[in-house]
Amino acid sequence: MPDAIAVLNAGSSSIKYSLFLLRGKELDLVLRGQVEGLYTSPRFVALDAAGRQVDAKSWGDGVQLGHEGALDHLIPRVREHLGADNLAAIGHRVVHGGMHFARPVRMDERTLEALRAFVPLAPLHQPHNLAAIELLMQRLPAMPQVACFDTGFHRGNPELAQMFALPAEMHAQGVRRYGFHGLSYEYIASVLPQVDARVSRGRAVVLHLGNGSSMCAMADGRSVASTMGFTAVDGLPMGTRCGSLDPGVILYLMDQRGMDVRAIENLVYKQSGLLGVSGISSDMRALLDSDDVRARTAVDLYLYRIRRELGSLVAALGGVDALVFTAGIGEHAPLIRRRVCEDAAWLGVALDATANTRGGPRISKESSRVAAYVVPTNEELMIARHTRTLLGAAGAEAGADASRHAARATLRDGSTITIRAQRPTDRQGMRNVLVDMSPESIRRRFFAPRRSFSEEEVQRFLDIDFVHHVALVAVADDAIVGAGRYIVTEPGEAEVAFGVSDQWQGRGMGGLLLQHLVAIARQHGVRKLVAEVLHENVPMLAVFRASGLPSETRHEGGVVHVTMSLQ
Ligand SMILES: Nc1ncnc2c1ncn2[C@@H]1O[C@H](COP(=O)(O)OP(=O)(O)O)[C@@H](O)[C@H]1O
Ligand SMILES: CC(=O)OP(=O)(O)O
Ligand SMILES: [Mg+2]
Repeated sequence: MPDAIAVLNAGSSSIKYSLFLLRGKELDLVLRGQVEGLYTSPRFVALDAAGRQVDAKSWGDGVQLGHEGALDHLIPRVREHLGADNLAAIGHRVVHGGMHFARPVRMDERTLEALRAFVPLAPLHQPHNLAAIELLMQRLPAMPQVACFDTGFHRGNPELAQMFALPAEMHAQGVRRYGFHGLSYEYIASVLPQVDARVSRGRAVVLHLGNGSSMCAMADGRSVASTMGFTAVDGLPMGTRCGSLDPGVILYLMDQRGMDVRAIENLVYKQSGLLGVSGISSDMRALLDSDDVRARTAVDLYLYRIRRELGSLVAALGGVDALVFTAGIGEHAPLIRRRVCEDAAWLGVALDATANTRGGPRISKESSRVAAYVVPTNEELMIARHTRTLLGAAGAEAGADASRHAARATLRDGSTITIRAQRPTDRQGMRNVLVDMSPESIRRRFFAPRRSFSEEEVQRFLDIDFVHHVALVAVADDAIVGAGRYIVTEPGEAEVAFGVSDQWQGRGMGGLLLQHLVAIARQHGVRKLVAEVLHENVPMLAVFRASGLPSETRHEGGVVHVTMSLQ
């Protein structure tokens, strides 16, 4: 009777869903499907893990099934499919998390209210994402629901990449570049080590080309810049969205054409992009099949904008090792991939035409200086992983006693670790971590080159009362591979520090340890976490930024003092 996790991705005109069974360390997809055309011609289809159709229904043209009707159709079918298995949680894609929701969160009324503030920032997505959550809160009040954010993966972007050149207070208030499709990029980052280990540690531009399209510059598996901004209307032209636009155009339309906010919203979100330019369709398939010159112009503009944005993202990375294509168009339109790669010949991309027609995974020649790949995305699996991790952490928190904290967690590359309270018997394991750390990692952790640690120093790491000194370890294959701790320095304030074995760095372990420490710290009334980090320790600083906690930084000598608020 395994536990199951259902995943919902509620869009403007469709609800996609997946059902996963938790089998040991694995999340097995057992069912997926969608109800599309919710307000035009609703159609339901369900597929099994092998992609075979197992259920279908059409309501007919003109039927307004709506989101509520679709969920009422889905819930009993999911229950029926589950049989004796227990539905443990529902994970959701929520497009906008703003400044403070970087990590997945367990949903409650208050969080729902807070997320409503972002409806105007993602009018095509957010209202539908939240409507599904709200409806399920009413239908299944005891069911844990977890929201996973499209913005989350980009929250660790360098500060400059997040800034508009607007007055500084606006940035502080959250008027900044967020970036979207983060669950898709996070999934790609998690599988890239298997696709090309060198590229996964290097620099890649990932092209998520679907009905919504964006591109992300990734270094060492982390996002450093992307084409979307404050909202998902920025960047590339899309099915019906215009992408980057001179703000002067909007002023002109308001001032000289008398258009109001709703009319402009409708224009830039629903009437522009491929549909607006072609006047024919928002669907790339229809445009590629058409002989109409307007269809050709729309496709040409789409490609021209990709070419320009690619140059910009490569500049942000200071070079590039690979392009990765994903999402509806990226995965299924060889012609678009061919033209993007031809446009990128100046960067050193040499396309393998046969491999491209076949669909990859590698579509560049062996001799190509910059590699190119097709990697199918899987936002739903990413959501299921996050949901499982969060439930694990919540289960551990319920124990209240931090010395009994233990939870399973999934790293960015999909591998599973255990995060648990450090035990007195961990002396040797802790010593092994120190031995495993390179001189550079030791210097970053202890601010000085060290060869050895005395028994007293090791003992200090082990003197933990789980009130004033809380320490967690990350365990993989029975070995301690990372550790994080906080020590209370004055009432309500504690200092945090982390150490991760070299071969486990760059997979998100620091972020997970922090997430668990924050949960414990909050329960113990800690309101402020302080960290001192060497200026050049960019990955550690990125972990703090990506935590989504409101933070302040102060630079002193070569050290950055980071203060994070837990209130
Ligand atoms: N074989 C194909 N050739 C060209 N474009 C395709 C093909 N299959 C799907 N697409 C495009 O992919 C888009 C959908 O991509 P998808 O990533 O599923 O979008 P979203 O999740 O944003 O709705 C469609 O609008 C269509 O234009
Ligand atoms: C954020 C976004 O544009 O999502 P989608 O591609 O699913 O429309
Ligand atoms: Mg999508």
